[in-house]
Amino acid sequence: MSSNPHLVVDHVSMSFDTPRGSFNALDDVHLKIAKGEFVSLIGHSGCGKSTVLNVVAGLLRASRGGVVLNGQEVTEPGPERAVVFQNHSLFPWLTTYQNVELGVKQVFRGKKSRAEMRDWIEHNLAMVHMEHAMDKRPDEISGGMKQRVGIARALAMEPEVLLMDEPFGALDALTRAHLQDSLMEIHATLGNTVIMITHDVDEAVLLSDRIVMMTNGPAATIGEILTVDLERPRDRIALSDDPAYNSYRHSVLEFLYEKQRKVEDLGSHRKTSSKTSVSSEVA
Ligand SMILES: Nc1ncnc2c1ncn2[C@@H]1O[C@H](COP(=O)(O)OP(=O)(O)OP(=O)(O)O)[C@@H](O)[C@H]1O
Repeated sequence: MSSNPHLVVDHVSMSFDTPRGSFNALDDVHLKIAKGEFVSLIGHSGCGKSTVLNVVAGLLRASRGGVVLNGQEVTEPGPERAVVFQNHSLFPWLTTYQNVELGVKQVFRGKKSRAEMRDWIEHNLAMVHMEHAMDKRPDEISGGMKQRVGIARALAMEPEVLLMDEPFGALDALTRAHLQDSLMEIHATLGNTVIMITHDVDEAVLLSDRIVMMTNGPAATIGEILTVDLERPRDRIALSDDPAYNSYRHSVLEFLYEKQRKVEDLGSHRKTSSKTSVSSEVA
């Protein structure tokens, strides 16, 4: 990993116009990310994580500050910054293969031959273990499989930066664990820079080089940044007994539930307790 930041979230503030006046969502979010780094954004619901990600994706323009990638200001979406959302976003009338092909054509039209494109699409589907379902349509495959295809489509565009907004949030725990492992393998192989929003403390510690913890909004900003210095490849079973892993986990939980405790958490605790007790998810 290079020590030069290739991606800078440069003093980003964001206000939204609402019927009740201007709403100040983000205040001076500043973050430098090195090439190949895996960064998670974590914070309570509504603090502004998606807004940060959308500014990096070029889907939103910051009210103040901006995002600089390799020295160039981000002003619009681009294929070098692929986004994976929580709910896949596959086209239902296209097969798995054709959904990935869409992204590949966008980036490699005129640069790869037909045969090369076919090989590349198959290679990326194989990377997420979906080569067996190339001719299936989204309604013929499970939620986890759809999410795999969404990830394959993003990876097939060879993005320098992979932006993931709660990519595994809608999946059951077992499927989520499989996809986390695949993502760690892919990241080790390709070395893309990843920014991932998660509500899952274990997921953040397992996957990240750094965990960026955001304060509650309005005017949310970065509260603390935790560097996760655990050797890779990481094994979830071995780590569950590792004191360093548990200490990182504890630091994030402490930030979220003591330092950034939300008053309304007290009222909503009963609603969310089954979720939090299973996997330490943030409400
Ligand atoms: N287009 C918009 N207009 C007005 N307010 C907005 C808009 N987009 C986001 N907000 C507000 O900005 C704040 C941050 O929203 P954002 O979606 O970034 O939070 P989040 O941390 O990603 O939330 P969650 O974890 O629930 O997905 C929220 O209070 C939200 O209501």
